Amino acid sequence: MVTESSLTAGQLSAFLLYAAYVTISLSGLSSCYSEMMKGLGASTRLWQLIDKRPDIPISGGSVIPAGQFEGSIRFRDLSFAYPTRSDAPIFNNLNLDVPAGSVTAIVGSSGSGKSTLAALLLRFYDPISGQVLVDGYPVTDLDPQWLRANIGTVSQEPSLFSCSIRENILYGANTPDSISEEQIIQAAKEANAWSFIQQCPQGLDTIVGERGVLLSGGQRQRIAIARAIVKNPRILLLDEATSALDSESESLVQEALERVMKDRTVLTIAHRLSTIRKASQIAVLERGQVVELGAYEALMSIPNGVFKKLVERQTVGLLA
Ligand SMILES: Nc1ncnc2c1ncn2[C@@H]1O[C@H](COP(=O)(O)OP(=O)(O)OP(=O)(O)O)[C@@H](O)[C@H]1O
Repeated sequence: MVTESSLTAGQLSAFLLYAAYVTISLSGLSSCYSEMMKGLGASTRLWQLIDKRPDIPISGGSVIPAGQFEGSIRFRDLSFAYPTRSDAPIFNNLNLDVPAGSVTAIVGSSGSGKSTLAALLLRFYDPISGQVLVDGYPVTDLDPQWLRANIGTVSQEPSLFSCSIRENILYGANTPDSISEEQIIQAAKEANAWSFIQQCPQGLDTIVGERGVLLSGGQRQRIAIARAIVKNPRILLLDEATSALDSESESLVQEALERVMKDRTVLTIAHRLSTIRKASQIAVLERGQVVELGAYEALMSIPNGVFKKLVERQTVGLLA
């Protein structure tokens, strides 16, 4: 067309230039379309996630009025299997009464379901059948937020956060703003933590490091006990760690634990003979049921008893 003079060289170059522009723009449009489709897919999944309702509500339900709350616990005909392992039942018609104000130690070999019992009390899972009752109220009727606010947990491998000792003690308190400096100090004293806190460079404002790495194991446990004292729960769940502390630290922790256990309903996942000996009752878990229940001496007097065998097997003091 250029040779026939129906198209000038300028028009040809302009055409080629514009054709290149159009091609580039069209290819940009197609990648834009594919990005848009990817975004649409991702946002659909996001909405599905946002719309998902948890099986166990986060809040809502009844609460036991403060003056009437005694803190008795009852596991009635409890059957349970984890949703991911429905073929492996953990409890099979388990029954256990924990009177208000008593100390009940849960013992059993590893995997017998001690921690699972605590998880059901905190309503992290619902049983397949049977009930968990607090003061006679099924936990399924109670507000999960209220329930968890009234059950203190002292795990001896506690979760500390990378903030100050003060914030770690106040963590979990129902009304942290209403807790005075004096109350925090009093809780730290009762938890046998005050003397080491005073020696820390910034006292209560000392940062404990990621997961409390700047503190020793025994110090972390005593911070957790101070946390429970500040929270002042009616029911206390004690999950003892198997890890050994040196004897001085151990006795400080034990002494503080005895203070925090006073006048509360205590359910302890027990490994230490010291707590088991003093418990009002010991519940021995085996094959998904409580197979023995009673005080230390009574269980030790059962010939060939499960508890007796557990103690004999682990005479060093660790029961599971
Ligand atoms: N989230 C979970 N999903 C599926 N199975 C679980 C889950 N948690 C625990 N289990 C299983 O349930 C059984 C009971 O576990 P649990 O932790 O209650 O036992 P335990 O008596 O506390 O054990 P240990 O003394 O070793 O701490 C074990 O077989 C365990 O593998």
